[in-house]
Amino acid sequence: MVTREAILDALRPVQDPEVHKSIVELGMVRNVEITGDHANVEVVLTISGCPLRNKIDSDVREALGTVAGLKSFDLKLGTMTDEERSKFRSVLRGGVPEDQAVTPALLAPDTQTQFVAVASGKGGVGKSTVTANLAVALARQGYRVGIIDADIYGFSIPGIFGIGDKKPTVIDNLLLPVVAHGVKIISMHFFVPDNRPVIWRGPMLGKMLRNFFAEVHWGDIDVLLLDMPPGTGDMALDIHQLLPKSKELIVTTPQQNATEVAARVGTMALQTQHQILGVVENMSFFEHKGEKHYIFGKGGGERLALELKTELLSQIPLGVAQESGDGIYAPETPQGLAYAHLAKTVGRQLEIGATTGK
Ligand SMILES: Nc1ncnc2c1ncn2[C@@H]1O[C@H](COP(=O)(O)OP(=O)(O)OP(=O)(O)O)[C@@H](O)[C@H]1O
Repeated sequence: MVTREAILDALRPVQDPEVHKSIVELGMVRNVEITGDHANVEVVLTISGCPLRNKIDSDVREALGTVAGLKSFDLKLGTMTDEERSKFRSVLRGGVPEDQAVTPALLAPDTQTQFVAVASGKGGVGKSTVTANLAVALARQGYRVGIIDADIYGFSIPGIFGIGDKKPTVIDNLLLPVVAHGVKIISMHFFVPDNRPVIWRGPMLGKMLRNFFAEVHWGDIDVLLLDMPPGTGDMALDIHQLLPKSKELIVTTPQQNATEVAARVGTMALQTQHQILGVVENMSFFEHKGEKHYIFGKGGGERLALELKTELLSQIPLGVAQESGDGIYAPETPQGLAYAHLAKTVGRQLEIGATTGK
């Protein structure tokens, strides 16, 4: 005899494709009615016109097809009521009711997530490019990775990932990060219409940053990289305060003017007791026919590492990114290989295990 339990058991492995949790656990299976060997099943989606409707529909049908003894079924897809949506959000928040002001899970003292702020002294040295490519390299190695594009005035992460006009899905007040190249991304870009300049200062920045933790469903992630604005401004202070355990990666080019200002950023990290993971020297050389040309000079990254009593972790060669026309280097390019090596080193330093064991 077909039972309601058997049907729910079959549906349990079906996940909401966006939040990657069981539709049963999320309360999306509203109704199961069994008459003999026939069942009427009703599944509800968070919003009407859900773009993933077809995927959920086919996954549910496939799962129902596996229930022993079930000869036929009718599947109805509906839309959640406010109450159902509230339950859905509470499951995402780990069972915490919405009206309780809580520390977002990522900011809790026992958080399993490691934070790495990627900083530079001045703009244009490739800090965002390094953040994006390091994140992708970590994801390729099996880590669960997120990026907060905290470079509030010059947000360039979405462009580097080539995510165009894609915006996060919003389930009432909860945002789902946009996923690209296996990395979860939240950027100020998503909230600013028509590329208008951001004119917030001080307290507003801190508030926005907190919202990126409180109102975003990150799920379980191993590493969250923060693409910082260049220099030692308000945002750097906010991050240091909000994420006392965050570590820092300093990006520079080999030129002296870049390393000098980067040294100030590094000194600020040290003064606020933030561990520096190391220095990444970007645009280090141009390789042609096996010969390295040091277009921007030589030794800047090494000097900076010495000054900050840390290590030079990587020297990324000059080269145009090619993967799908965006700013992500394909794994087999010299830059892709350099990022893979950097990701291994960073993973080791953070003492995190790759989730998929790749
Ligand atoms: N290794 C590299 N080889 C060639 N071009 C690079 C390299 N790294 C970065 N670039 C290019 O340099 C430019 C600046 O890079 P990016 O935006 O990452 O810098 P940034 O330091 O984050 O600057 P800002 O803070 O102003 O956004 C981009 O056009 C990027 O494609």
